[in-house]
Amino acid sequence: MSVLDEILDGVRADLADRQAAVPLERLKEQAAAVPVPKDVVAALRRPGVQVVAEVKRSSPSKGALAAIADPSALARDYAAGGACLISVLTEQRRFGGSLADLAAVRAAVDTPLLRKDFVVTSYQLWEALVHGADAVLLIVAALEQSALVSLVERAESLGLTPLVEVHTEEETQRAIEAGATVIGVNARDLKTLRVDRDVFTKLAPLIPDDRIKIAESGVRGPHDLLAYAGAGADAVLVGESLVIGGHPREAVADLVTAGAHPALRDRH
Ligand SMILES: O=C(O)c1ccccc1NCC(=O)[C@H](O)[C@H](O)COP(=O)(O)O
Repeated sequence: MSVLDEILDGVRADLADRQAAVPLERLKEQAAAVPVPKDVVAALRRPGVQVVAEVKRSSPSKGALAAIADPSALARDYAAGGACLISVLTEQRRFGGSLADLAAVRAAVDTPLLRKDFVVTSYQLWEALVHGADAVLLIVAALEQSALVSLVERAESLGLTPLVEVHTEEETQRAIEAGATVIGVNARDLKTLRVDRDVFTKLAPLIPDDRIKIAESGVRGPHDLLAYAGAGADAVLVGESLVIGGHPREAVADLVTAGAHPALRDRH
């Protein structure tokens, strides 16, 4: 069984527990009281290469990365450093995240938030909304095309911005056909878990210029942001190097400064 399939099995089991505890109708009632999600597309379209900073405790590839006792404190650092979007992993078994993390970060910062999880059903979109997300990750490899299309449409109808993640040419085509405005190319192979930054270089030219291109994974510092920028990235999504480095605000600020170089600000 692939790593992705293993993760999805756990996600479905945990989802069944939450659905039993909180019926969809109850979530919908709660959603009526939350503010309209923020405009993530506008945040990502600011001049220069934008930084999406991730709250990431552990991962299948590396195991434990950082304890992150207070995700809101980390998120405040990310916001102070200039992140345009904060990604909060909510998958529990392999990434050590939770919806409580998402809600805590929502209460701490005004920066738009991405719920980073393995979404397989619209119930998780309602959860994202209720816990303060403005965007949701949809992984093409985890979804049949009809489910992808329907989740993109449902997310948008709720005001959530779908970030549609791809790893291959075929998945890129599927994301485009599903109508995704924001497409993330993840350099981490979901079978081997190895990071190959050239995957972005290969797939970015296939994505039309009216879509936002996010380079995900493997950013160790400004030099990697600049390399992804050279290959056409509008934004980079960074987790590990921010949580293990010990200075998240400064690390984000260094990336933001690199992404704001005049040559990058004026390129569109
Ligand atoms: O990080 C993993 O090991 C992983 C394994 C399987 C599926 C997804 C995985 N990561 C999710 C991500 O997309 C990354 O957390 C994100 O792109 C940040 O990457 P990095 O900066 O390399 O931590």
